[in-house]
Amino acid sequence: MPTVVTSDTPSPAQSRVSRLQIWAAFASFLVLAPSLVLGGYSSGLLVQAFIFGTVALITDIVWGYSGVLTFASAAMFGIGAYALGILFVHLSPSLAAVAAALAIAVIAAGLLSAVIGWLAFYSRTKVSDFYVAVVTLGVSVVFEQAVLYGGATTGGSNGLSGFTTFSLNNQSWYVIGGIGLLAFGGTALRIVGSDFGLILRAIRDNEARCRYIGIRTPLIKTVVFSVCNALLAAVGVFYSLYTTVVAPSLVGMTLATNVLIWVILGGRATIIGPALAAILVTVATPQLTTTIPLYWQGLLGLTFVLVVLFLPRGILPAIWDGIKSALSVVGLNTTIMAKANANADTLFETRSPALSSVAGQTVLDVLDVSKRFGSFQALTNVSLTVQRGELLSIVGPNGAGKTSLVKCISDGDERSSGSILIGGKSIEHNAPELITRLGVGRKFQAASIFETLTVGECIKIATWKGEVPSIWNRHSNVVLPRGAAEVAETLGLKHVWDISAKDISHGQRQALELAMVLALEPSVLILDEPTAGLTTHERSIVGDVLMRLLATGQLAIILIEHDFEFVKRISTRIVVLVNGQIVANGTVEEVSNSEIVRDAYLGRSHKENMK
Ligand SMILES: Nc1ncnc2c1ncn2[C@@H]1O[C@H](COP(=O)(O)OP(=O)(O)OP(=O)(O)O)[C@@H](O)[C@H]1O
Repeated sequence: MPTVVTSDTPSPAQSRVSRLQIWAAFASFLVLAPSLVLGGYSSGLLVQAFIFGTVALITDIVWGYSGVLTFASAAMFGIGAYALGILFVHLSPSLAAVAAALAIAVIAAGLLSAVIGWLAFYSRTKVSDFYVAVVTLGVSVVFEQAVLYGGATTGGSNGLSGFTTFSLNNQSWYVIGGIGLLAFGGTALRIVGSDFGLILRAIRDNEARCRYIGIRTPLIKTVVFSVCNALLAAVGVFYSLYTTVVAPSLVGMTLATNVLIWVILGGRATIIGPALAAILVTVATPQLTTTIPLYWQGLLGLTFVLVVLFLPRGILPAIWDGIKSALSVVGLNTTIMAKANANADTLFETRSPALSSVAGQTVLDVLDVSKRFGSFQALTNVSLTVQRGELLSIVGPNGAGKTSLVKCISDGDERSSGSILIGGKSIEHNAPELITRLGVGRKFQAASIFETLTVGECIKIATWKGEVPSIWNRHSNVVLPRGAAEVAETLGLKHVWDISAKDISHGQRQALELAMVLALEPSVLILDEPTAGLTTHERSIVGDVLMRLLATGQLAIILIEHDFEFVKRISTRIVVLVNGQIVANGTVEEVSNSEIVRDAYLGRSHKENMK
């Protein structure tokens, strides 16, 4: 029977909706009301500012939230701007031409981005992080050159200008631009605040951990990159429609770097910050160009350097932090404290395991696996079989190949030869996220968690087991399988549920990663030194939890551990690896008394002491 925890207070999702409505009304007023009083010039300048604000906030989703550093925003924007310009100049200005420009721009930018994303994010080499930055830089340069030397089609260095557009006054364009900014901003805030937004932040924080909880990060990054770039192209169409000017200088490296500067100045991963920074810089530029023509670019550069050095999270987060500190000084920040305390008791539901007990069933076959690093042989023809209900400890001296072996089990690209079956299915050369979905859960030697997420969010993401959650709503309830719930309760995670994972203790970090891996309900649980750095008391709790998990017969545990006493206490079988080969495989008693193990694992000095 699940233990359902309820609360009479409105759910965070409900209070978030009403807060959002208030903010939406306030933002709409702030953006749209000035159209009643502003003159033509100011309205016109603000339309451009709104457009660049939209460009900045879309780029913030790609870079700030998903962690993909892109220099291609300007080029994608330019694809839209030029598509409209070319159709209007060479065909005719009409609604049909706008629709055609939108379709061409969105499809071209989306497809180009999908190809870049596919090449970069699906690459199994370790260069992919740099790859996107370099490739998008290249795309930006190539696009600028292409329109520069595009002849009559693109208008060369002069670009295309002065073409006929719809006859609206600046106030009307202002309202359209303002509504566009609000729509993009509101949608972006809703998405990054949703459960899917959590996934984006998790990918930015620690992509490897995401993959090891089953999240298909290459797919998600490719889709986000492509959709955002397609939207940038659509914004470019609107820009061209309004200004009736497109030129190489607009869509080149200057805009590409300016966008990144706006994002950094305003604050990465805030949406509002980059948009505000873009609006303020765009509005201030004509004035500063007139009053201090020689210095204003330098002033902007200096501001940028100072922000990077002293406010690395950006100006808006710094202001927000300042307000929060001021409120807590005068004792007004009590809602936040109350929320943290309230949540300590109303966190998650616990449910029984999804599977019925099948102890004794083989869940892992390692067949003749070898691993080479160049000419160095780290593993040689390792074979072993593990059943549900078993706790197999892999022990051996440093460099014996223990971590290499568990890497081979959890990542299909790691082994040089041999095969591995999980529940009878070959892992082939699959990526970790697919192997996780076969039932492998891996805890790393150094706790691998999501630093900027709270403890509760880290665990919640793991419970989704790689499925893509809602991109619109955030659900506050977390349903944990019994093992993960037990770790959360016995190792004190409940008390730090709303605390950022970067601020918890070493022991809590280890416990958090363990709870995350258990939330996956793995059939093969790999633990690489799970008790490293834990106190004796914490070790004992972890040992008890593991033994209770084992007793359910649901899973097999593979443990790498240097603490031999801990190993002896909880193992059902021990495998000893030396120089990448299995030298012993038996019960705790058999292995502990084996001469070869004392020699190889405990060392000759130990043997001599025993005499
Ligand atoms: N990327 C790599 N390139 C080259 N050699 C490597 C690499 N990774 C591991 N090795 C080598 O492979 C051997 C096995 O390493 P592995 O990390 O699997 O050992 P281990 O038994 O887990 O050691 P420890 O107990 O110290 O963690 C070691 O000699 C190590 O130096």
